[in-house]
Order: sequence, then structure tokens, then C-alpha cells
Amino acid sequence: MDGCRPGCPTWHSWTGCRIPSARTWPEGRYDVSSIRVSGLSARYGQARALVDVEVDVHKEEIVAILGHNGAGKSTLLKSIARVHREARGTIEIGGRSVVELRPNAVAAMGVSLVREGAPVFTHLTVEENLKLGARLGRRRGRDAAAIEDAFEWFPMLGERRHAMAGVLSGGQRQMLCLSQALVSRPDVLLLDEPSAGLAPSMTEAVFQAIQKLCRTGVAVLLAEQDMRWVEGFASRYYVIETGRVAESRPLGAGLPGPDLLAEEVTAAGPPAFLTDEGRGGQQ
Ligand SMILES: Nc1ncnc2c1ncn2[C@@H]1O[C@H](COP(=O)(O)OP(=O)(O)OP(=O)(O)O)[C@@H](O)[C@H]1O
Repeated sequence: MDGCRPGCPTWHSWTGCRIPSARTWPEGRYDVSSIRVSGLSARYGQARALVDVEVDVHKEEIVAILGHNGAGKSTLLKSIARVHREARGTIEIGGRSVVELRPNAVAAMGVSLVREGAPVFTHLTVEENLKLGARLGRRRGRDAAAIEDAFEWFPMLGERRHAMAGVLSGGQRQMLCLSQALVSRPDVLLLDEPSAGLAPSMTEAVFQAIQKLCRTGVAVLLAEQDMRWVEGFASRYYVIETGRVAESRPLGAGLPGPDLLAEEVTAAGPPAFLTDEGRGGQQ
């Protein structure tokens, strides 16, 4: 049943599907690029990490999850990708529940999770790392074009395409990790703190690449601590405090009528968790 989707004529939620793999189903007949999380609670043993979380991300939208260290941002992303499995509630990708699926089945649906500090293959070149990333994707036959796109988005990687990934700086490795996900042509991209450890110029390039990918029909959910990038690139944000959604708000970026929304956001002020009062409330 892995890989079968709503919209597929043989799909039935519990009785199974005659189509063995998502790859056999023609592209463009269904819209997998959305995330719906509702009533999601997650734990690590006895410790609660998420409580009754509701989050929606639509196609061609960048949505940010903000929060202090330990708030639950990574747990939310890992729960959606089913890498963290101690979670209950509704998690739907393109309208299909993924709660019962294993991480590889969720990845096969086109969901790509880029974790902070994820490893690269240090004994392979930059280009070989990207070829592997492209092969893990579902849209075969366009690997070379996808890799050239990545080099265009990150010229720094293009210049080092034949260098071993092991000699890259921390920031360059992070770019390579993200590029591996981009070349797999995901429908849903989950990013854990893409700006972490990057110089501002690199972060700008990373967010511009995310934005370009998003405009090709991808839903992007990212955990981030730096409000600058969220304001510039996300269309909405959610603030998580000790595992609960404390606030959610639209932003100007990527939405119709950005001026109106930007005014609304400016008038509303920054999220409480970034203000002195909010920080005080955390202590
Ligand atoms: N593997 C684990 N085992 C036990 N508890 C964990 C584990 N991973 C996270 N936690 C706890 O779950 C809660 C949420 O952690 P999570 O990593 O999701 O937060 P976060 O907002 O992503 O923070 P950070 O930005 O520091 O990664 C925290 O209280 C954390 O201590």
C-alpha cells in the first residue's frame, strides 16, 4: 500500500491499493504538496514534547515554525517525516494520512527532511553526493538538469563540484545537504534551521533557493530561530512554546496583497517570544 495516494482510482484507505509504488502513478494527477497536522501530541518516553499541535502548509507556501531551544520544532518536523514515531494525532500529506507509514514510505511520497548538521558522504565528491540525492528522488531522468540547477543556485558548490565533500567548510556542507534534498525534487520539504551556522550571504542564497523550489509547487515547512529570514521569505509562521502552538500569524512574503499583510504584521509587532517580555515569560 506504500506510495498509493488519494485520487488514485484503486486507492482505498484500509483495503489497500493495486498500485505497488508511487512511481507507477502518473505525475500531476494528484496534489501531494500539502501538509495538515491536527491534534498532534508527541513524547520521548514519559516526557511530552508536543501537545495538540495544529499546522497547515499549502502548495507553494513557505511556513515557519519559530520557538526557543527545546520548544518542539524539530520534533514536529521529525513526526511529520515519521522519523519520530512516538506521536499521536492527524498527519496528512496531500490529504493522505501518513501516521501508520514508515519513514521510507513517507520519503517515497516525495517528503524530504533536512536535519540540522545532517551528514554528507565525505569520501565522495560534491557532484557524486548530488547524484546520490537525485537518485533518491522520484522524478527520474532529470538528474543532470536538477544538479545543474543546484550549481546555479549555489555557485560556491559548482566551483567545488569535483572536491571531496570532506574538505568543505561547515556552511558548504550544509548547502550540500540542502542541495541533495533539492535535487531529489521533493513535493514537501521539511527543513530544520536552514540558517544555523551559515554566514548571512550564504543564508540568503539558501532561502532564495528554497523560494525558487517552493514556486515549482512544493510545500515548505521550516524550523527557524532567525526572524529576519522568516519575515523575508515565509508566508506564515507558528510560534511553539513548550510543545504547544502559542501564536500563528500571516506574513507578507509569498502571498497575494503583501503590502496589506505587511502592514498588518507591522501593526501587530514581533512575536511575543522575541520581545523582552516574551523572553522574561520563558524564564
Ligand atoms: N532524543 C530525545 N530524547 C529525549 N528528549 C528529547 C529528545 N529530543 C528532544 N527531546 C526533548 O523534547 C523537547 C523538544 O525538543 P526539540 O528538539 O523538538 O526542540 P527544538 O525546538 O527543535 O529545539 P532545538 O532548536 O534546540 O533543536 C525538549 O524538551 C527536548 O529536551
